[in-house]
Amino acid sequence: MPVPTASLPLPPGPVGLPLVGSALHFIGPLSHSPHTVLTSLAETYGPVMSFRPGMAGNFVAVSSPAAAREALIDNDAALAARFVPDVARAMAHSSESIFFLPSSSDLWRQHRATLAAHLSAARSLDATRRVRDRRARGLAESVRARSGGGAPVVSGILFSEDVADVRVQGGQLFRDLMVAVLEDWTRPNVSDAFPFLAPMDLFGSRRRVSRGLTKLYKFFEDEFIERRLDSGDNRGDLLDVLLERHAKSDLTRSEITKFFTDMFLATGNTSRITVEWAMALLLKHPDKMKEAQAELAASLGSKDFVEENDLDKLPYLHAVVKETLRLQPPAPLLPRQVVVDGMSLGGFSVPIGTYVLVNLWAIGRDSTVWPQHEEFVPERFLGNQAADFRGLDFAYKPFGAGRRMCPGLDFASRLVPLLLASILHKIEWRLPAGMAPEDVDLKDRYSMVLELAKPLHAVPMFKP
Ligand code: HEM
Repeated sequence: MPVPTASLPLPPGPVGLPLVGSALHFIGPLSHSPHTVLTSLAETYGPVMSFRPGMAGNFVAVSSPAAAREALIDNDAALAARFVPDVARAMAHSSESIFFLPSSSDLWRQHRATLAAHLSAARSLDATRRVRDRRARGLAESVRARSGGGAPVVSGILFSEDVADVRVQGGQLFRDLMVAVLEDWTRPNVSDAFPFLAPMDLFGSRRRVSRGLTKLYKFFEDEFIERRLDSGDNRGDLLDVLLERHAKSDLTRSEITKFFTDMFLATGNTSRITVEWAMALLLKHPDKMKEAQAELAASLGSKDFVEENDLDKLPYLHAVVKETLRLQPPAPLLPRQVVVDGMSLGGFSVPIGTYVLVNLWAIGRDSTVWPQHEEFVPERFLGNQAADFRGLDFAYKPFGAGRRMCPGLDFASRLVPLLLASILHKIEWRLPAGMAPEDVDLKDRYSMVLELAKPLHAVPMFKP
């Protein structure tokens, strides 16, 4: 018989100071490392731990595979909402955003259905294969064109427009707008720790994000929606699908614009950063780089460019991507909010309104589950069916789980290995003069995704 949650204790956690709660754990140099702070606190307080950063409300961090399964599957419906940062309220963005709408909302369900049909259905994925192949080829050509000279590159060769499922015109303006919005979006904000200060917007973040979003929305309207409508083209991509729904009055223009803003702000960046992390880890481990490139050479022979239908022949490359996502999941903390009374987790009561953070970073490095947990060992994923993205193993969930699981999983699990392969095939990467593999800096920094703290540099040498 289930124990009534009212009789269960609250999860243990650090004793907070008056007013600031446990906010001091997360300030200064640690403000971009909440995943590591929560991982070390969990060592003291256990895999279901509560804390209160400032006056933002009660939070519970979840850091074990068993507790993650209980949160994401058993309590999937109870955890329907997300934490909404103050900047996401700029231009009422969060009220029409797939990321921030509760999973009970109609618009959220419609967006999810569109993405499932477009990004997961085998027929759609096959139809967009040529687009991904073209993109990968374009990337390989641009890296090869930089062979041997100029500034060392890796960070910056990909931008989110390369990895979302649509192309935009006007590259540089678009990039500048995105960078400006992201800068404020990802900066720690006093309005989140002390919501009663939010109306004053003391750091000015919401005002700046409003200005940035206004320009971004206009950009999408003019360069993207209007252009497509004027051209009369039907490419069958996401934009066309959404415009068809707009024509049937199922979707407003504002909802379309916000949808694409989300796609570019967050989703493209997850794929981009995974490729960058894989490169950083391979440059730090030249033996693994050699292995991945040898597999490419053996499988592709003299073929100039990798295509998606080559990927089946590249198990080691897939293992590199999987191991990268274990060590550096782009979304290390899954933020949810309890929307019902009476929820329990790990034998503790978790009251309505509590924010729950599932710490994928901690789970991916759990030494009780993963041998050599801090080491980069792609081999662990060779022939290991259990560690599948959709599998039952909650020690490995880089795309999340439950009804809010990443809808881009199938798309990204094709695109990321393809992009990585395209910059490894026939290209030797050299570290800048004077730099040894052990000097590659793997420090991370959590903003919207888990970024490399410092840009990664290496020089590509094309080997025809
Ligand atoms: C390596 C690439 C990617 C990784 C690791 C990743 C990971 C994730 C994770 C962990 C979540 C949160 C899931 C949860 O809360 O349980 C998420 C959400 C989401 N992802 Fe991805 N993602 C990637 C690429 C993409 C791509 C390419 C797209 C679309 C083109 C996409 C679209 C989304 C959307 C729309 C959500 C929000 C879903 C919702 O709240 O209902 N992602 N992703």
